[in-house]
Amino acid sequence: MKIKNICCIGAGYVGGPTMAVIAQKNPGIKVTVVDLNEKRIAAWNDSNLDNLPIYEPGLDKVVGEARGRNLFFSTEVDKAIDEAEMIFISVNTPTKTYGVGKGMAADLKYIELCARQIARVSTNDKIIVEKSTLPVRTAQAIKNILDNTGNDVNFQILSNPEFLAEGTAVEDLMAPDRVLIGGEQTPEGLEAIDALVNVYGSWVARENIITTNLWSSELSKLTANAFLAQRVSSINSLSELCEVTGADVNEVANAIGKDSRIGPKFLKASVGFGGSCFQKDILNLVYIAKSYGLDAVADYWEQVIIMNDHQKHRFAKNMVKTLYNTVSGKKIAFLGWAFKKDTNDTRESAAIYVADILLDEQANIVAYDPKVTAEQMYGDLDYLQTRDSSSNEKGLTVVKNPYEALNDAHAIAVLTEWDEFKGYDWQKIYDNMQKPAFVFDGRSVLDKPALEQIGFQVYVIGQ
Ligand SMILES: NC(=O)c1ccc[n+]([C@@H]2O[C@H](COP(=O)([O-])OP(=O)(O)OC[C@H]3O[C@@H](n4cnc5c(N)ncnc54)[C@H](O)[C@@H]3O)[C@@H](O)[C@H]2O)c1
Ligand SMILES: O=c1ccn([C@@H]2O[C@H](COP(=O)(O)OP(=O)(O)O[C@H]3O[C@H](CO)[C@@H](O)[C@H](O)[C@H]3O)[C@@H](O)[C@H]2O)c(=O)[nH]1
Repeated sequence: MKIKNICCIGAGYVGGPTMAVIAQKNPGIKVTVVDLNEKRIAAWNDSNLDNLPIYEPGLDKVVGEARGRNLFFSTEVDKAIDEAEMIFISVNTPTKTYGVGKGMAADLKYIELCARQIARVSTNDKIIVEKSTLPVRTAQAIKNILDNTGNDVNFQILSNPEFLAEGTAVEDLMAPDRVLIGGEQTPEGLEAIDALVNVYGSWVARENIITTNLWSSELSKLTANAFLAQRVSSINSLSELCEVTGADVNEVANAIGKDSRIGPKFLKASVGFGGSCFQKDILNLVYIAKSYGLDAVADYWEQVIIMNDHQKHRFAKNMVKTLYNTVSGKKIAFLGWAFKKDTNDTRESAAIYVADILLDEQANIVAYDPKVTAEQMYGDLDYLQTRDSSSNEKGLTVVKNPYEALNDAHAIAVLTEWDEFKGYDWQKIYDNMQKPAFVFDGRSVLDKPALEQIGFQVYVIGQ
């Protein structure tokens, strides 16, 4: 089956870039990305490509090429659903904040709303593709909703989890390690799988497209994130041991990473992993294991989150301890707020939690991030509900020039590994800081010996 018309519900970090690449690589397929959020859709349609709602290197070029040709962004959800033969669901699936499973389970209300809307609007057979990250067996729930509408439309459900990482989304989409497609192992299911294989086949080699049953595909996504996050927590746990023993975590990571069975990637010790996925997906995995009574499995994976929380706290507490046990009234410069470089996304960023602890200690934080807005930073702190908005505004100042943050500061905390930090005039920064001038490098990006040579007192995670 050759697909001619695709709709994607959800124009976020996944829906936007993924559909832009699918459209660019398949000029013969009309791709419409829809969202309820009018502001987001307007930004996707902005004639100035610098104003796209998501910052990803290379995304402006892809959108610029396909938009208006065969890629469209719209708020007309019903129309796009009706016209499409294949519908990707790419809406958010955050951790539940209420009721049963609060703080652990994935909140599937947006998924269910999409399924009900598709069921209501559809007049011809469709392939529904789960692009969002979902608990294993969600396809069954979607199928139940779709099959009970009484309008004789046939739906095939596929699971096609997305593995892109933010900051490298376009690169990851252009050359994925693999594309995973799960579907029912029936003739109709296999035909639907084949239709989606053809969409990716325009640019992904067939041997890199893995096809499985639905449940393996759904569970593989949670498993991949759990394994990746586990590596970060593993190296972070050892960073603490390095600090007390004189070992250097970067040297340890390099030494073990040379073992081809371990490999070098995802062994960078840090102030803690952030992002919208790792914590949410592991909590979801823990919840699923618990719901099947598999407590040992649940406890095993929960430890990855416990270690990550420990790392963020330990970093902030170490700052306070080093600054003579008080940061009250002291200016602390934050370099970086995003959860990693090359993205404007701040979801679950370690910077938010470090700031929260330091604000409790009455620090005056002045933050600079090349891509994150002040509005976003205040929103992140308010979301924690630790204190009221006016207290957050009093404790945190956001600046557009890094030197404004650094001048007169007692200490600097590096919380995102933006490349530009390396090229700053560190002698000038030192000259304009309070003495002793402390640097807490939570990303191991700065040149420690050079900074020490200037006169800084430098703390680096795991050294
Ligand atoms: N962000 C990532 O790097 C990443 C990578 C892989 C997988 N995922 C998964 O992909 C999914 C989406 O993540 P995201 O980061 O793109 O989320 P997001 O919040 O950036 O985007 C989701 C969009 O869906 C829209 N939406 C919600 N309900 C809707 C409805 N009923 N109709 C129309 N639009 C609706 C929202 O307005 C929002 O714009 C999640 O399940 C996530 O776990 C994310
Ligand atoms: O060695 C490392 C690698 C990563 N991190 C941190 O881990 C977090 C997550 O980084 P990364 O995985 O690169 O970004 P995400 O965009 O969250 O991507 C992850 O989550 C996505 C959403 O599910 C998946 O699609 C991707 O495959 C998976 O890498 C960030 O805070 C990083 O700074 C480290 O601290 N050390």
